[in-house]
Amino acid sequence: MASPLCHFLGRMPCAHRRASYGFRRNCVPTALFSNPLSRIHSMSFPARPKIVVCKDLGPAMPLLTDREDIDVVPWTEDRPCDRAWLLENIAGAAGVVVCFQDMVDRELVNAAGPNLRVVSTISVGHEHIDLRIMGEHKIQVGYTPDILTDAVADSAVMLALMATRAAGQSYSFVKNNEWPAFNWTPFAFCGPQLSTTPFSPTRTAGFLGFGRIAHAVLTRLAAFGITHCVYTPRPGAAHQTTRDAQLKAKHNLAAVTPVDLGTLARDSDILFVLAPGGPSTRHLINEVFLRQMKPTSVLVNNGRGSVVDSAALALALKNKWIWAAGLDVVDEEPQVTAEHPLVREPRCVVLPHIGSAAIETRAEMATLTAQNVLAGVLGGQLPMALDYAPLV
Ligand SMILES: O=CC(=O)O
Repeated sequence: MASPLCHFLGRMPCAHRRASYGFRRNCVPTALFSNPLSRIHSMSFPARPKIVVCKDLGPAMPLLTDREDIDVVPWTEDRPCDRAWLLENIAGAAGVVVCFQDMVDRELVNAAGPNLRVVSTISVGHEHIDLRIMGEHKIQVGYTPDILTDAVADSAVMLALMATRAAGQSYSFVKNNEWPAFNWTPFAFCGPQLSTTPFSPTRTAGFLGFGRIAHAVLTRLAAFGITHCVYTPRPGAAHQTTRDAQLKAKHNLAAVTPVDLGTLARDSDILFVLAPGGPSTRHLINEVFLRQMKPTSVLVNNGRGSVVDSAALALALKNKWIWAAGLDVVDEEPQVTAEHPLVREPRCVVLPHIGSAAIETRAEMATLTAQNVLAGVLGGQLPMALDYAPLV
């Protein structure tokens, strides 16, 4: 019987399934090979390049396994790929498919040896890939931005609503059989309203990380009557005055303002953490930051767990420095048990890193991941390559 996923995919129009990359199933377009540099690369390739696949790409897997000109070595168990297995099997590989759970570091690159040409990650985030080592070895990195923007923005708003309106707490209440004895009172399970009201006519959305996903979140928040937007620009980036004026007009906001970290903490009614992670953003949300936030404010993290100091956030929730938190990512993930201090906080909703987990989006991500690794090992141009030069 076809899986529900295949059923969905079968119903997706082909043009949508192929996104804008112009690939047919099992077919890397010849245009990929038309640039002379690609041909030079392909000349030094082993006859049947090996691709190690750490994540089952579901319906996109045949894009790799149906081909006769490559060897595919998949991790087939239903648990994260064993590091020891990966180190052993990557020897001689030309390409590897990873996710954010698989560290791509010097040890892995050394274990692969000189054939490794491409790392294809099924994620937009690349905190798990050491880009300096990629640069040293001229390894291309494929990733999956854009196609997941809407799904992650949807889930950020879902977390904002869950956190503000005590959805985690009240759902646990029902699951624990406590509803029958519930003495309904007007203020039980209340939280701050996300949308503006005549009594509180202004709302400020704050963004730590103001890229594509943040803009998509802002679009959704406009429907809730958000009035102000503050964000921290990338260090050294020029002020985007025109872009900000356009966003202000488009969403009918009173202001879109670049601010420093302290102002972001003080002004945000709801703070979205959408920074990409890595050493430069590690624990930017710490005790100092959290102590400056409003007691009615809510923090949502859909970016990377490493940006938020979990112990400081648990303290902030316990001491009511902030109202609530909605987290799709946690610094300690996946080692987040029921005993984790944040899971134990009643006003903290924690989801297991599922921001992009919409069937259509994940299917497109899997397809693009397969296309990226294929193009990389066959000497073509990656449909979606990370330009990491400015990041290292
Ligand atoms: O976290 C998920 C991603 O980076 O795509």
